[in-house]
Amino acid sequence: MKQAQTKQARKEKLWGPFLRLYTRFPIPWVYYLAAILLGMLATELALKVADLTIRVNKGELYNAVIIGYVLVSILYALVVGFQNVLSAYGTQKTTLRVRGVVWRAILGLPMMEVEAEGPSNLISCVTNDATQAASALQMLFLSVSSLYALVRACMKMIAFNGQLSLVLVVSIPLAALVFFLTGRLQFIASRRQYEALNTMTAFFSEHIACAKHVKAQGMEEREIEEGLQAIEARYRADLLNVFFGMVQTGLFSLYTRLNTVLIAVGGSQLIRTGHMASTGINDFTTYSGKVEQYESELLTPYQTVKGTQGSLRHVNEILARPSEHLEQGAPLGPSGDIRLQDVRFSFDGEYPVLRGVSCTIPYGKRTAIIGGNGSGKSTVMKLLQGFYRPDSGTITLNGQDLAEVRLDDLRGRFAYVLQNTPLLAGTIRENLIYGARTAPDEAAVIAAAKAAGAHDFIVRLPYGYDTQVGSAGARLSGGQRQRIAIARALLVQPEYLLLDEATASLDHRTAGAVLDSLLDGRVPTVLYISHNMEEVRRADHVIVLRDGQVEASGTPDELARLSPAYRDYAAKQRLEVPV
Ligand SMILES: Nc1ncnc2c1ncn2[C@@H]1O[C@H](COP(=O)(O)OP(=O)(O)OP(=O)(O)O)[C@@H](O)[C@H]1O
Repeated sequence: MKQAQTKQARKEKLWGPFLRLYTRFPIPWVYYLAAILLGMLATELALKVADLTIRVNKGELYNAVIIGYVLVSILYALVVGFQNVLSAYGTQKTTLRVRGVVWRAILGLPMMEVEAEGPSNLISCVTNDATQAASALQMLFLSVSSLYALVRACMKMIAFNGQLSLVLVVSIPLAALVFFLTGRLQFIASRRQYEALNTMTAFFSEHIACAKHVKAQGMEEREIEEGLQAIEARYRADLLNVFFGMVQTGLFSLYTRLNTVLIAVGGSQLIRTGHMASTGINDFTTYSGKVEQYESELLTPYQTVKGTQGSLRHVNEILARPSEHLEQGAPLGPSGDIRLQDVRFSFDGEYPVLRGVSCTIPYGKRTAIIGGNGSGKSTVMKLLQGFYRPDSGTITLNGQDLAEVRLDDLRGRFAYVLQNTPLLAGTIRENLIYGARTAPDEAAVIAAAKAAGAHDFIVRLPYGYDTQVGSAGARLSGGQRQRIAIARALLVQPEYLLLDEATASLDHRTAGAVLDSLLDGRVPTVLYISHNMEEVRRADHVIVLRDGQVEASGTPDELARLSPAYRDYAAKQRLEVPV
């Protein structure tokens, strides 16, 4: 009983989400329905050709028969060609729409899910898996015309000779076995192929991106070895697919051979007893051949659909996950102090990263967060923007609980610059205005670039602000990319600017100047993480984190007097602090 329920649940898990995928976007019915109708017309024409072939074989070489044969054959070719065009067009439209659905779902995933999945898995959902969904749909529609064709061919065959058709009933169990077995095998093979492709894509995207480090560490040999293992895993999965393909071809060939034998044995008996003309076997085979052809056409969609279920499992899982609701919740009121009250948080539900953090980030002030590596500084910044939710405790902005406010309102108040903020392929100008709520004018763009120390190097480039930055900004130096990222954050005109070691990759001479210009009141509130105590001393308020807890907080002068941890950081950088 329990086993049957599990089986039922497994089936629901495969078919339920698989079919639900097709309810998430408008299916281009017109193309598919037209393709089905043309498929039916093609069947009628093919059967007409079969009739005419039998008449020609009988020696009825009249003009009407020959001309009819030629005309129907040409018409058949045209109809099939047009049917293929329509169904291919429908498939392309479906791919376009599925990709859109998957891309939206990926961008809607909470940050935690995006990090858990990893980029390459998600990339392959949009690039590969969406195509599979479209081809499965095409096959489902085509199977309607294949089924029609099979029924019509069976009718013709039975009408031609019912007794001999009855003989073929014996081979039906074998046909059912071929259908069932090849579907199962295809499902297994496709899932293996999909998993191996994902492993291979993940490996190469990560390691090619790190090629510099691989070379610098002299790890080429080991990486080649591991890459070859990933390639071999895919090779084995492909081989399995080929093997299963051969099993399928073998079984189908066995089935058709069995039919031939049955027709020969049954047919010769009928001829001997005078129930069929001597050319009967040949003529009957014209129709039974059609039946086999349509059976095989019906088998292909079944296999494709089963195979697609294997590779679409991941897409379905992604689509089934709850997405972030940017517009749900209360509108965020005026900006004000941000307060964290006994905030606890862990990424994996086990290891606590924040262990009861309580502190205030005063509005209109400059707050620095300091602490050792892994003490939870960046995690605090991510929690403020609603990338993750605290496991317990509250974060309020001007008294409003962040858990209850609209995410897009909340994120609209912040600009966030990381130590190495990635740029997007495009021009410098496009990168600068990326995310700005209202299109900034040229003067604002230049002012932000100047504040970030970027203007001087930009105007020295041959195309100035219209220079292409390359993929992920690869044509610029790390420091140049970072200055553009800082200018971009300013152009968002945030209420709160979050700088996660944002000036760490700038040269010493300009880092101080850039930070000064960011702290000069351009943005009402600045929260910055820094390991440089010179920079920390410019803050109005400092929070010292240690092992996910607030060790001390206050003005730099207060901390210099009261916090041994703060004095220790300063002493390690040989910085004199007032006592
Ligand atoms: N996406 C993540 N998934 C799982 N654990 C994470 C993730 N991001 C951070 N952590 C863990 O959370 C802890 C705090 O990380 P966090 O980045 O907040 O530290 P930090 O104080 O900013 O450190 P650093 O000064 O090195 O940048 C670390 O132990 C880290 O391993």
